[in-house]
Amino acid sequence: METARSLIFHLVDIMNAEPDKTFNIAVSGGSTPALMFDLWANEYADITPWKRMKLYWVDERCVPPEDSDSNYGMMRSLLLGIVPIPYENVFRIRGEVKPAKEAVRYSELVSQQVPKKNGWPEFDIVLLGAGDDGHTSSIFPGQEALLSSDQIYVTSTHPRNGQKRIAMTGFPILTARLVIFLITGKAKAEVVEEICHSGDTGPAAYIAHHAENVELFMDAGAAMYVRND
Ligand SMILES: O=C1O[C@H](COP(=O)(O)O)[C@@H](O)[C@H](O)[C@H]1O
Repeated sequence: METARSLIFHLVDIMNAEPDKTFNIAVSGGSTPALMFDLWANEYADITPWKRMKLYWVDERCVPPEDSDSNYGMMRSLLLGIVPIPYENVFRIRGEVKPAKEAVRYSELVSQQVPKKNGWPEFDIVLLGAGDDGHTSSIFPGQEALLSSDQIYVTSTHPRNGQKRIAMTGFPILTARLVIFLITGKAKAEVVEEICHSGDTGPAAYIAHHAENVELFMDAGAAMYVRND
């Protein structure tokens, strides 16, 4: 809870530091940010400049928004349906349509909406999670080739359950002004250990090591193997 709270304050501070700017922010899904979205809607809606936020997704599971697996659906029910963010500032990935077509459509949309740096969209903030297998976005260990794709979004497949995904690739993540990982719980301690102390052992570690500007928000459980050396 305190990790989520700190991250909300941090995001609000970042936006307050540039009061005339609208921020292009790409968010992740999964279970970790759910607590943060809930807290944001219930305790910090009043201090947040919603009208200066444009929201995009890092990745989506290829299911309709009503499905409990939908990253957009989760954020809509916990946050977006409650706070006064303009409808036209929310750019969801359509998990219910053909994945390959949607990856192309969403890449074009992002390409038009987000200013470019070195030919890639430069998000102001990319908020990432990490799976206990070391995946980030929806790029799983063994799918590292997707990190160097020349597309902004690609389709991927969950290696255990075969679920189709749409995933932001490596270059747009690495190009972001700020990449923030939110990682909580002991189950993620080994992934955090790899991020902090190993080589590029998986997609999350690769991004953490190569992004221009990276921050890690972790709780004590996730940070249990982090050393000060
Ligand atoms: O499947 C996904 O997994 C990661 C991590 O999710 P979590 O449930 O372990 O917090 C997430 O970052 C990604 O957006 C999501 O689609």
